[in-house]
Amino acid sequence: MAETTRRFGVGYALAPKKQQSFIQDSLVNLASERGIDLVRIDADKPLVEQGPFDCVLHKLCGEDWKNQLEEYSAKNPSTLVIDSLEAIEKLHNRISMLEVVNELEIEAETESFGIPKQIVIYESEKLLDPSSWGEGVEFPVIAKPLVADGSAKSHKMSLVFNREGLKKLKPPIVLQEFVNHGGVIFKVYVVGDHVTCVKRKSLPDVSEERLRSLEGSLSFSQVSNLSTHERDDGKYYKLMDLEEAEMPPESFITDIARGLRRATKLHLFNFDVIRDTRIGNRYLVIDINYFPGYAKMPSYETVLTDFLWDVLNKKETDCVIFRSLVVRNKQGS
Ligand SMILES: O=P(O)(O)O[C@@H]1[C@@H](OP(=O)(O)O)[C@H](OP(=O)(O)O)[C@H](O)[C@H](OP(=O)(O)O)[C@H]1OP(=O)(O)O
Ligand SMILES: Nc1ncnc2c1ncn2[C@@H]1O[C@H](COP(=O)(O)OP(=O)(O)O)[C@@H](O)[C@H]1O
Ligand SMILES: [Mg+2]
Ligand SMILES: [Mg+2]
Repeated sequence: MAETTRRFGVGYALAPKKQQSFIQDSLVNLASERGIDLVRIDADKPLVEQGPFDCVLHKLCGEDWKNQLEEYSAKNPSTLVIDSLEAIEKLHNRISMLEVVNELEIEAETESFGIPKQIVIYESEKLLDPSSWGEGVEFPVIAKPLVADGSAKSHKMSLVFNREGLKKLKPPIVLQEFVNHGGVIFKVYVVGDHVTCVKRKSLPDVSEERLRSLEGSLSFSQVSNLSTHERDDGKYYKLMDLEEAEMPPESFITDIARGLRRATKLHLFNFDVIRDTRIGNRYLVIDINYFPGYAKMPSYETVLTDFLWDVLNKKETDCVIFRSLVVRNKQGS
């Protein structure tokens, strides 16, 4: 009789744009060859009526999805949910998102890391009165919406040069010190224990002259995702050549990634890092994103398939050990 190998079902619940970029034939086929079937979850139908799934991957917003997932987990406690709603929610607020960075303890010989100085402002009066902000946050600042829920609105930012630029902002808003970083940002993709760091173009440095200019602020959205044409239209000036930018030390970045993975309890995320040009070997984490655009990561199909294979087979082994312990206990009693 032919031996049947165990196949695993992984349900995915993703917004249409995300589904299009992430669920490519190359990923589906590779996963299938390794015994993993990727199955679309229909968010318009009750989740409990779909599956059963060994694992659920998800990036959807809203109370309805949250309730559906909680109900499904209660009825199917052995299904792995990647990742937990509670852990993801911490990333939906730009203050709680970066709090974990300050909790990390990493030993490095010459490098250091942290986050830029930042405050959250809820009232317009406070916003327009920089003397009430307390110590530390000085112009130029980046004004970021407090909520980071993936909506277009949550990515709309302003680089604010002076008081004049504050007038256009609407609280609740996070004012984060803009740190000159040579126009290059490092994006660190994490998939379980796998870490990949790539460089992308960022906002150019701000000169003293620019700070004194009459223009109060500059609005932008998702700079590192802009096309070359959009970046070169004069608005973002001439940007530096990415090729020349030196990468941060790999082991240092991997340590931060592993630390963040443990502290956030997340398996699938990326974070943006800049190198402070004033100090040189100081790195600042400015953003953490849940389930980012993995299709842009080199060999994403292999990395994701290996990850799923590992978590599913670990789950299977844990179940076998658990079942044999139950049998042994019953025999013993
Ligand atoms: O769409 P992509 O591939 O550009 O991915 C976006 C990410 O780009 P990145 O992988 O960092 O270059 C993007 O990261 P950045 O904003 O560029 O730091 C976000 O993760 C975005 O998700 P959300 O809108 O914050 O929920 C991600 O958008 P979704 O695909 O989740 O809508
Ligand atoms: N503190 C900062 N100093 C310098 N540049 C920054 C800072 N914060 C953000 N940026 C620039 O703005 C971009 C968008 O900010 P980010 O916090 O990553 O928002 P998003 O969630 O929309 O990606 C970054 O990719 C980077 O180019
Ligand atoms: Mg970002
Ligand atoms: Mg982000």
